[in-house]
Amino acid sequence: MANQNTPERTSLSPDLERRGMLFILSSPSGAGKTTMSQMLLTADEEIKLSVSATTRPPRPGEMDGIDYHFVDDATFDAMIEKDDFYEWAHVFNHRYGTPKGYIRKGLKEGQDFMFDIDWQGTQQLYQKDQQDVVSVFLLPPSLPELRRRLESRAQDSAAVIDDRMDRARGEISHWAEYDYVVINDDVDECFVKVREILHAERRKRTRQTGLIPFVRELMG
Ligand SMILES: Nc1ncnc2c1ncn2[C@@H]1O[C@H](COP(=O)(O)OP(=O)(O)OP(=O)(O)O)[C@@H](O)[C@H]1O
Ligand SMILES: Nc1nc2c(ncn2[C@@H]2O[C@H](COP(=O)(O)O)[C@@H](O)[C@H]2O)c(=O)[nH]1
Repeated sequence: MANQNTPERTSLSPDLERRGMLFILSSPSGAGKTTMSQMLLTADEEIKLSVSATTRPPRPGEMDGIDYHFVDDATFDAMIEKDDFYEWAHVFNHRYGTPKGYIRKGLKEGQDFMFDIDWQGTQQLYQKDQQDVVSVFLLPPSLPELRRRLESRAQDSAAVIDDRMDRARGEISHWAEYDYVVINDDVDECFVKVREILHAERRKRTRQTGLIPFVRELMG
C-alpha cells in the first residue's frame, strides 16, 4: 500500500476517462491551506496546483512561477483588460487571480487542479463551472491557535498578522458556502480527511465520462 507521501494513481481504471476537477481549499489566513495543498500535491500525481497571479510582494522563500506569478499593478490591470482571469479578487489589500489558459486546457484533458483561493474566488468559480468545482473549507481549532500559526510561520509583520486576525471572523462566516468543512487540528488527520474527499469526488458517476462507453461494451 502506498504511504501517505507516496505519489499514487487513483483512477478506477486507466481506460476510463473522467472530467477534470477544480478542487478548492479556502480558510482564514494561517489555517493551513498551503500546508494541505503541498501535502496533497506530493502524495497525488493526478492533481496540479493552479498558480495564481498576485500583486502581493513575495514572502521569504517564495518563488515566482512556483508559489505565485508575482506581478505589478499595471500587469494585473492588463490581465483583467485581456480577460485573462478565470476569477480575481481583492484580498488583504492586494489583488489575486487565477489565470485562465493553463486551467482550461488541462481541464479538457481530464487534469485535476488545486486552488488555494478565498471565498470570493470560490463563488466566481461556482458561477462559471458548477459541475467541476469541489470546495473544502478548513477551520482552525481555535482563534488563539490561528494566531499562533500565523506567528510561528514568521513570514508576515505583526501589523499584517493583526490585520489577518481581524479579518478571520469574516472569512470564517463563509464556511456554509462550501461542499465540505474540515477542522485542521492535527495536520496528518486533516490531510487524510481532505484526501478522502478528493478520492471520493473522483469516483462520482457524473465525473467519469468513460463509464458510458464502458457499460455499453460491458452489456454487449
Ligand atoms: N494542523 C496544524 N498544526 C500546527 N501547525 C500547522 C497546522 N497546519 C498548518 N500549520 C502551520 O501553520 C502555519 C500557517 O499554515 P499555512 O501557511 O499552510 O496557512 P494558509 O492557510 O496557507 O495561510 P495563508 O492564507 O496566509 O497563505 C504554517 O507555519 C504551518 O506549518
Ligand atoms: N480569489 C482568489 N484568492 C486567492 C488567490 N490566490 C490566493 N488567494 C487567497 O488570498 C489569501 C491570501 O493569500 P497569501 O498567499 O497572501 O497568504 C488567501 O486566502 C488565499 O487563499 C486567487 O487566485 N484568487
